[in-house]
Amino acid sequence: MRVSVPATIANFGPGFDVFGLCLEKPRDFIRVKLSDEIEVKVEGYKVPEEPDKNVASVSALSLLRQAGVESGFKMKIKKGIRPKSGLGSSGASALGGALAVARLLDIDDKEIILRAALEGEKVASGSPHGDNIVPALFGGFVVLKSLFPLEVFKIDAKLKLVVILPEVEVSTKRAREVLPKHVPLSDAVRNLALASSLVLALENGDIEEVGKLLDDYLAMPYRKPLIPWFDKIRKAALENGAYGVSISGSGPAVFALGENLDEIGRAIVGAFEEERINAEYFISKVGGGAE
Ligand SMILES: Nc1ncnc2c1ncn2[C@@H]1O[C@H](COP(=O)(O)OP(=O)(O)OP(=O)(O)O)[C@@H](O)[C@H]1O
Ligand SMILES: N[C@@H](CCO)C(=O)O
Repeated sequence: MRVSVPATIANFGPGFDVFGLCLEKPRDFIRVKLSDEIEVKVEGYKVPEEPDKNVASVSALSLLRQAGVESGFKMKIKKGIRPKSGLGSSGASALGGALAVARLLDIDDKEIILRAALEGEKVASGSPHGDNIVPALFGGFVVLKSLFPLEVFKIDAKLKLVVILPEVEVSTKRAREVLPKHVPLSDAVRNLALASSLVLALENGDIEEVGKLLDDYLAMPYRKPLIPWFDKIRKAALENGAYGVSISGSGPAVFALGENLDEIGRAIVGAFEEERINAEYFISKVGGGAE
C-alpha cells in the first residue's frame, strides 16, 4: 500500500495548535506491506530507521495494536519533507504510517487513524499536537475544534503562498519547551480577535486581510530567541509587497501571502543571506491532503 502525505503549515499565524494549512508540496511517500518481521527503510532526508524511533513505524504499530492485528510490516519511506523544518515533516510521516496500515486493513475511521498518528507525532515533538496531522489528512485550511471527539471545520481556501526554508533547524520539542504555562489575558484577547477575524477573512477569500492578521501573541513572543532573524525577514517581506508573514509551525520555515510571490520569496532569501543563512523558496497552492 502506498500513500503520499503533504507538508503542512501549523498555527498559521494566530491559531496556535488549532489552525493548519495543507500544502501541495513537498511530500513524504510511504509504502507498507504486512510481514512477519518489522523493517523500515528510508531514502531522501535522513531520519531514524529503528522501528521505535521512526514516527511512521510508531504510528503504523499503534494502528495495528488498535485493530488487534498481530503482524509486522516492511516499510519504505521516501522522505521529501525536511525534518525540523517547520513544515510538518514528522506529522506527515506519522500520518502516512497510520494511513497506509489503515488502508491495508480497510479501516477508514479517521479517529482511529488520528489516534495512531498522534502516537508517532508524540515521539518527535514530545506532545501529541494535531495541527500538522489533521490538515495533512483533510487538506485545505482546518480549524481543529477538538481532537477527541474529532471535530474539524475546513475551508477549501483558494490561495497560493510562498514558503521560505532557511538552512537552520528548530526542534519542535524545544520550541514547545520554551512556551509559558499561562499568558496575559490581554494577549489571549488579542489572539482571539486575530484568529476569529482570520477565519472570516479566509472564508470571504480576502487574502490581503488574512495576511494582515498573521500575528501571534501566544507562542511567537516566547520563541523569538530561537528565531532571532524573524523581524528582519518580516520587514524585508513587507517592504516587497507581502500582505503578511509568519512562522510555519514552530519554524524555521516562514511563509508569506501577497501578489508577486516570487519577488517576495527572493526578498526573504536575500534577507536571510544578509544574516549569513542560506535559504530557498518555493510557491505552493493549498493542497488537498494525503492521497
Ligand atoms: N519519519 C520521520 N519524519 C520526520 N522526523 C522524524 C521521523 N522519524 C523520526 N523523526 C524525528 O523527529 C524529529 C523531527 O521532529 P520535529 O517536530 O522537530 O520536526 P518537524 O516535524 O519537521 O517540525 P515541525 O513539526 O515544526 O514541522 C527529528 O529528531 C527526527 O529525527
Ligand atoms: N502547533 C505546533 C506546531 C508544530 O509544527 C507548535 O507550534 O508547537
